[in-house]
Amino acid sequence: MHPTKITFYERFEPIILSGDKTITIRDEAESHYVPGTRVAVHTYETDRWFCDIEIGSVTPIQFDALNEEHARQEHLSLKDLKAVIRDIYPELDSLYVIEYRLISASQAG
Ligand SMILES: CC(=O)Nc1ccn([C@H]2C[C@H](O)[C@@H](CO)O2)c(=O)n1
Repeated sequence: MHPTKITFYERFEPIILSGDKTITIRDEAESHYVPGTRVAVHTYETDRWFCDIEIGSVTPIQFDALNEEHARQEHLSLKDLKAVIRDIYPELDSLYVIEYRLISASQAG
């Protein structure tokens, strides 16, 4: 069964809902999303649903290969993106870029 839920840190909710953040970078454990499927997005902190996304693609990437295009898709500077990734995954070099598009959001979001 493919995964149908993903969590994001609450601080990223506004930028996800704006449609400006179109990728997330995760470890192997969270790499099993299937392109074309709908996934419910919840906050990591309180498990509150705030939107649904459709998965576009899942692509392996090495930390050192992260570039300005990934940063643009994350709506961060490359320096900040690398810092966020290193904060979440301190020792991990093998990562996955999950591309998505917003398909529906909560009224309150
Ligand atoms: C539990 C967990 O790992 N949750 C995550 C992981 C990543 N993100 C965000 C942070 C960055 O914008 C990208 C890159 O990983 O995805 C997150 O919100 N929650």
